[in-house]
Amino acid sequence: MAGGGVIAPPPGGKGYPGELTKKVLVTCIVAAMGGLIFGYDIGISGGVTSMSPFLKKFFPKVYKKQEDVVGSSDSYCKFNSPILTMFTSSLYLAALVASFLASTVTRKFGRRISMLAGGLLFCAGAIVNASAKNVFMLILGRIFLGVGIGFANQSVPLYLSEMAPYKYRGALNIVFQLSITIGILAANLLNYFFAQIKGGWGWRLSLGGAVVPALIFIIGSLSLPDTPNSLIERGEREEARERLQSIRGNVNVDEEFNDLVKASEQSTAIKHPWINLLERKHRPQLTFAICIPFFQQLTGMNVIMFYAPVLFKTIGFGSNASLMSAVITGLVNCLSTLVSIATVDKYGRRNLFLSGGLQMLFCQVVITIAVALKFGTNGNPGVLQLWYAVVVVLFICLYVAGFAYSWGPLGWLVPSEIFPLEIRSAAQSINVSVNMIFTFFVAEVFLQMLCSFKFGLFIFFACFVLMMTIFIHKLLPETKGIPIENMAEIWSKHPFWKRFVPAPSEKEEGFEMKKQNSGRNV
Ligand SMILES: OC[C@H]1O[C@](O)(CO)[C@@H](O)[C@@H]1O
Repeated sequence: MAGGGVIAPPPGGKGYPGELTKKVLVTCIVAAMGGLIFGYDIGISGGVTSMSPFLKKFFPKVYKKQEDVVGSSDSYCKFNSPILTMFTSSLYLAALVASFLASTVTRKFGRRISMLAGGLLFCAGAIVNASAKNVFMLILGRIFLGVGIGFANQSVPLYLSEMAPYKYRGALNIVFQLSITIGILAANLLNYFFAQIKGGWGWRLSLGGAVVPALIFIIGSLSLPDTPNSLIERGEREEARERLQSIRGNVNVDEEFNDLVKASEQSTAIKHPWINLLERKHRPQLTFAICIPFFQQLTGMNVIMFYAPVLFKTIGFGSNASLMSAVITGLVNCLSTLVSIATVDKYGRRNLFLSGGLQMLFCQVVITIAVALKFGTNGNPGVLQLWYAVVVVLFICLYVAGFAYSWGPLGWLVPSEIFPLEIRSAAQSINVSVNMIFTFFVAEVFLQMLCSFKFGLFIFFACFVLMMTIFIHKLLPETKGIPIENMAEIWSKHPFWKRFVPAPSEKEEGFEMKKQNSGRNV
């Protein structure tokens, strides 16, 4: 088998206690609430920018332009407004910059402080936005929200992967993506109700509602302990040992603790993690820190998340029906993330990536054909039959499900578990910022692309889905069941990456593990 299939994780790993204690479960669920703020914003911004009172107040020209094109018969080119997309996506630029700052805070002061900062900044943004009197306040609010998201997305996935016992790392980390999807769904539902409030101020509730997930996250972060890895990294060894014993529910944590100390010693020797990240031996990690978020966004998933109401309107649903369809995709997104939680530590990351990729590819091809047959190139569908609309929604849901059990959650899980401690925080910032750049890109160019590519838009994303599936098949080793501080060895055993990463010498402790596992390779 090509690529990553050659690596088998060490069943049982080292002698680490790997049980799921109540303490670790609660801690991880609380920390994962950080995803709510990101999800809430994703879900709320598209809805708010289609509320007429909001547009009339802040973007009157856009409002007028939209009114003018309502009668147009070209469905592909209806809703194009660069200023409005700029407003939505400005947040992603702020998050991108903030994730670099967060890298230093997370490394020097701990994961928890970054999480708390994320919650506070997001809360400030929500208050500024809800009370906005002019466009300046709106943009300022979005910058605060973005910085908050940058901090949260940089620190929460690392926190989860470090806290979790290695056997359950996948499932616990994915609770972060689950809360992103819950945030999206809640925001979609709230938008629906707030849009109907008389007097046209419902948008203030939608934007101000972001305070709720922010407070949940702030209170959560205040009550959480920091990870043993981070405590050791900051010289608090005794506290780290006690913390490890407490979260593992076992006093016998020596082996895991010693590995953490070893990783920390290597880490403190590194004064410039950014330069270190560029070293040849970190080529695999750097590749995945860039390619995984890039591909995650180039699946085209956010076209559905940001523009579901527009998209469903385009293919012939009425305004209310299109909002309901958006709620349906939101539900599918949530439920399918649960599938990922249940299976990721059993079937592994590669299997989920590959099957999710193939499922999305198939659906994109079907959707392209369906839209092409009905809309052709002039975007005028004539009369749409119910069965046609149902088939399209069904395949969009299947596509969302494919994303939600694969690239959605694994886009956070895999990067957070493959970086060695010395570059973990820096590399995670790369992961977040690439994710933000391409979320921004998709948000910015989608409406233009729909107008010029027409039904070919789905094929554009399908080409990337094909590429990313081959990429994973060839290059990603399986990381399931491998303790996080022992991850280094997967690269030196991989047929492609071994040319960059030398095998650990026989003198090193890691050799012990390598010997135990030889012969178990698939
Ligand atoms: O659930 C869908 C959401 O998940 C993300 O990919 C983050 O992991 C977002 O960019 C997207 O809106």
